[in-house]
Amino acid sequence: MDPAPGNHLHAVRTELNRLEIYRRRTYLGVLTLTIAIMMLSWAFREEGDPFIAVAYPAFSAILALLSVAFWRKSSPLRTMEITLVAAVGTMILSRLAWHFTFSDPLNEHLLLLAGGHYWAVGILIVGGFITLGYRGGMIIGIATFLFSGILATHEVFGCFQAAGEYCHNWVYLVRIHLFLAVLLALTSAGTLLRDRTWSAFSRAEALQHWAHTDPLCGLANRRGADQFLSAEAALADRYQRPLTIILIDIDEFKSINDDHGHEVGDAVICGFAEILSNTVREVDLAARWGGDEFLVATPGVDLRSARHAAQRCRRAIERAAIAGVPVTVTVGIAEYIPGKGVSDAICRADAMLYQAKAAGRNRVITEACELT
Ligand SMILES: Nc1nc2c(ncn2[C@@H]2O[C@H](COP(=O)(O)OP(=O)(O)OP(=O)(O)O)[C@@H](O)[C@H]2O)c(=O)[nH]1
Repeated sequence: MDPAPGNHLHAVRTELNRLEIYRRRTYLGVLTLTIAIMMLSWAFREEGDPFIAVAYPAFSAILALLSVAFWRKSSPLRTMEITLVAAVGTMILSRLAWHFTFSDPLNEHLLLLAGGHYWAVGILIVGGFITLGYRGGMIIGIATFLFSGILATHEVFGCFQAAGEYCHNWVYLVRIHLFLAVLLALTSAGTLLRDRTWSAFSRAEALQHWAHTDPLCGLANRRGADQFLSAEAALADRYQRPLTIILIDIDEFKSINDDHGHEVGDAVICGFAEILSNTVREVDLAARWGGDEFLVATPGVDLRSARHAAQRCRRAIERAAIAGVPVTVTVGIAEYIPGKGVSDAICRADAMLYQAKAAGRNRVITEACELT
């Protein structure tokens, strides 16, 4: 069953926190693996490759520091992701540039371009989209593609000028850049789809939340309460478990408005709603039923326990002096009778509330007995 509308936002936040923990763990795993691969490459490096000898341990140290930051949550996830992409990008592109600047024979340049380093360039393109979303991914992807293209073009021109026997290798470079272009197009399209789906989903969630929430006090509104009550009534019918309806009305609320002004009246409603939502359990519903009247539904709780809870709430309000105004409430309680419909229980709770008002307010009346 859906969470109570008042708890809806809380449920979304919990889910987002869970996803953030999952993402941080994924980054930790990827970083650990990358450090292990780099240290293996370093241990088995060829002689005379100062780049690997110096840059790999230095870069591994940077990744280790990043891992600690991911672990300790010392920065927001987004900042960490941008730092990670920047660090990996710098490393990959500087290694590529190193080959072109310092490797000796021409064919070696071409073979290196056609070889393993395009894995790294591909990873940088895909990683940019995964971590930075569509816009960031496009910037990283296009910049990487252009950088690689410029290096390759420079190499092909050099090859033609030298008119050497390896000129036919330009075909490799064209093929590889076509592959990178396809990768860029597919990943950007996939990311755009993901981002749009996510934003539509978030908008639907927000709409659902606001449609079922009172804009003033943040509790469920009548629509939210109706949804919760019909689901709970179905469960009560099926499993014969109790469901109690508590109606609460702020006493002489009109006088509060008249004496202190509407703004204070609004603050009283908000303060009361806060106390109410702190008093009820997670599985209960607390809703603004209309004006200065509130409804609490307590699934799995019988009349007696509900009456105790209502008394606790009434006393808490009495002690609180919300917005500097002494406030009291009157409460009527009735139990749902399976098969009779929720509106029947609400009508009976309302009748109890009416009786309690007539008896002098600031009290709780249930169908069975009266307590002050
Ligand atoms: N400030 C403020 N006032 C509201 C809001 N909604 C309803 N009211 C006012 O609440 C008052 C409710 O008055 P009544 O229904 O007479 O209830 P009461 O004064 O509490 O009287 P009893 O219930 O008999 O104790 C009306 O004057 C409404 O205008 C709101 O959102 N903010």
